Amino acid sequence: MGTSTASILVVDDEPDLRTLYELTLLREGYRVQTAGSLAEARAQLQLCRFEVLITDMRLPDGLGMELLRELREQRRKERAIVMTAYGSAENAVEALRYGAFDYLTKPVDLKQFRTVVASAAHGESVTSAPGMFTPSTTVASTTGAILNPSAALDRLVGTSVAMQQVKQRIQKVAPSMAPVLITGESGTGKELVARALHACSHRANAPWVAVNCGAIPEHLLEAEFFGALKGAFTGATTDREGFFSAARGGTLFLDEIGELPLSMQAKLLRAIQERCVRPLGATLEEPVDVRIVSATHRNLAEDVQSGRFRQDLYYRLNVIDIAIQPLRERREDLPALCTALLRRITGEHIHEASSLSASVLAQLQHQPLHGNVRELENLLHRAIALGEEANVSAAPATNENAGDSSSHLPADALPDDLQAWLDQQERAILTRALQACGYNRTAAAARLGISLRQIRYRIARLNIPISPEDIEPASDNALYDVHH
Ligand SMILES: Nc1ncnc2c1ncn2[C@@H]1O[C@H](COP(=O)(O)OP(=O)(O)OP(=O)(O)O)[C@@H](O)[C@H]1O
Repeated sequence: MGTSTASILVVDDEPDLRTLYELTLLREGYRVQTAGSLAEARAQLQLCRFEVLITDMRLPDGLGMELLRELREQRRKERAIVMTAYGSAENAVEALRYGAFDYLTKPVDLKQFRTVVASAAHGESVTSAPGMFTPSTTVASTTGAILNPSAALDRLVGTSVAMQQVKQRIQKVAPSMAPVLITGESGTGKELVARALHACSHRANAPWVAVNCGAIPEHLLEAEFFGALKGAFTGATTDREGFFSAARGGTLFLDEIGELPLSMQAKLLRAIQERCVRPLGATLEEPVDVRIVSATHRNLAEDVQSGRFRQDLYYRLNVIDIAIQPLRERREDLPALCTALLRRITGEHIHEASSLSASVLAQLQHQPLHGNVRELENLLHRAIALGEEANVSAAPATNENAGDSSSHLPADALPDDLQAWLDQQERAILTRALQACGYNRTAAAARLGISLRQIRYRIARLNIPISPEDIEPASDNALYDVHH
């Protein structure tokens, strides 16, 4: 940061420490002013604007937190870094809740000090425009998608009060370094929220690294998180960069955090507290500047009670929580979600517009939708696939019983849609055969006297669930009425 001209106010009542911080910052090229009490700090803040405020927690005339509150009330843009006594995690958490950009524990490690200040000062320069967004800011995520802040928020479809609150919270907490824990049932959009947090933060141009904690074998966790030098363990044939290093300057998204084993929880806690990691096989620790966003569908507070999750880590990760309601509790979002998802599925350029009939929407309103938006997305996917292939808007069955009522036509009756009726028959037979053969497609094909290729084709065409878990409740029938 040698060329930085950000201006910084340092508030500490110990003259020696004040001088130490001042010299360190001047050497980094910042402009620095100091104050020894709340009153002095207030006077300075009245006179000038700063990019960063660094304050001790305990001052002779009150708590540093009061300055934070005043900055917030006055809607000032200074990013605050609070210095708290070692071991007082409560203070750090409290400071972050009060809107501090970050915190440092005393005795302050100067290397860490420089990293944290650089991050705060840099953030200010990226989002120097009034408000927290620079619409031109883009982020290259690990999947290569380019998102700007408003696009990232727009991807979260829904106008329910609950969804609006989530979006407001994202905008409010995005600029801080404070860890965020996103909770919600599977498929409610936790990853979308995490991405929006990143896109709305000053880290948007830095890496976004998303990790599914439940998908990594336990014995590889440490190397994956912290990296490993060549030869650190059998199979480590090259240096391997860990998630923390890969996310340097950006956001590390820890999905399914509740799945981390206890031993790894301890190591993660240490990395978060110390802000440095030591790759396997390395002797030196590396400082890391990473914002941690985690997500879980589990009730972590309960896991803490039962001893499955460390309380201290929970405390660190859950400084700010964003809870996403299940879709069934915000059904007013359904119409907009259906429209947006249909558009996403069909691609706006392929079809003019896709919409659902009122009757299908009404049916959706009564679905349990335990799989939330992901389930809705799957339902619509199938509807589109069937609509395009068979050019029908009739409902295919989704489980073994489905379609049975219409398949029992009186002998002299005629179906009013032959193709749909035949599909239902075929579907019911295939489902029965699959069930009878334990969902082994080869066996089911042999039983029905057709080839594996043929059964595969038919399963795909009729969109038949091929494992027991895929089967949805009978009430899901008749949802496939999509109009192109
Ligand atoms: N509000 C929303 N607007 C538009 N799409 C959404 C919304 N919520 C979720 N989705 C979509 O639903 C799917 C599931 O979302 P996502 O993966 O973010 O859920 P999740 O809560 O992280 O799920 P899991 O816990 O299973 O990992 C994605 O395709 C996502 O784009």
